[in-house]
Amino acid sequence: MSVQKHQNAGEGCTGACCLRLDKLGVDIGGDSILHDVSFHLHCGEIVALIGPNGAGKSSLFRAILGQIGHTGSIDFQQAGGSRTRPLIGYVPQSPSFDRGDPVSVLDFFAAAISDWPVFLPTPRRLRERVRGCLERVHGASLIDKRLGALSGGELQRVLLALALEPLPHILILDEPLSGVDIDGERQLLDMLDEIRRSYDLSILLSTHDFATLEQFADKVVLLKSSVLRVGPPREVLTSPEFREVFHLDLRKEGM
Ligand SMILES: Nc1ncnc2c1ncn2[C@@H]1O[C@H](COP(=O)(O)OP(=O)(O)OP(=O)(O)O)[C@@H](O)[C@H]1O
Repeated sequence: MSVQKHQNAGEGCTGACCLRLDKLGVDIGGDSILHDVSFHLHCGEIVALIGPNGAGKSSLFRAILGQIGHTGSIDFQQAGGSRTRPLIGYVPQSPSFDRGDPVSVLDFFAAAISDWPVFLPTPRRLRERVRGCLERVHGASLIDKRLGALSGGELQRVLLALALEPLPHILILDEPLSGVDIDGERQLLDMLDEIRRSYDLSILLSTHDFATLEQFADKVVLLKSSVLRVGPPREVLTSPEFREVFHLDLRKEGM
């Protein structure tokens, strides 16, 4: 699938947004989890969603994915102006597999992208398709590994490859950096940058790792039930809202 590129993507809203959230609200069991959540996600942009535990980051993803109901609007506009429902690729928060599980990356992938029965040998054409998907994340060599034997970083790459098939308009990753070591983190961030440049898709991810935000995020959304601050990483990380949410004491830091 080729993704049509927006002409006016970049700072500010020029009317070429991929995804617009306007006054989004989510209630679960009578409790207000999110309210008044508004921000835009542009084509080719990496947006990091940050906030304390329980801020509503995963709930926001679930609302965008259509898994839970919401109030307000989630609007998607393609480069040509059409408003079809976007294709969204999703990488969930660190799923774990039994270390002894005999299922290979090929079996797992083939079952997810085709209806070929897993108990039959995988046809060559399907194997090549899976290899092509894994190549997008430089993971072709993982094809015959057992899922249970993958490292945290390798598993993230396999799940990322799966989320990219078919190529989505928007890629959502729920805490992709948790459980990944420093090298794996660097590789994953480089890969996300390469993916957004190659395919011009928008990436929305949640993270608790603030040290890397300036290196990879175009924009940061600080969430705690509602949006407290949106802006470039440095602006959000030095904002009074950030300090208050994460209980950073200005006096102790001599500022
Ligand atoms: N199915 C549910 N039923 C009841 N409450 C829920 C449900 N899902 C989420 N919540 C509540 O909604 C709030 C937001 O949870 P959510 O998982 O979206 O936060 P989060 O920002 O992703 O947290 P974390 O950083 O810890 O992963 C929490 O108070 C949580 O208990």
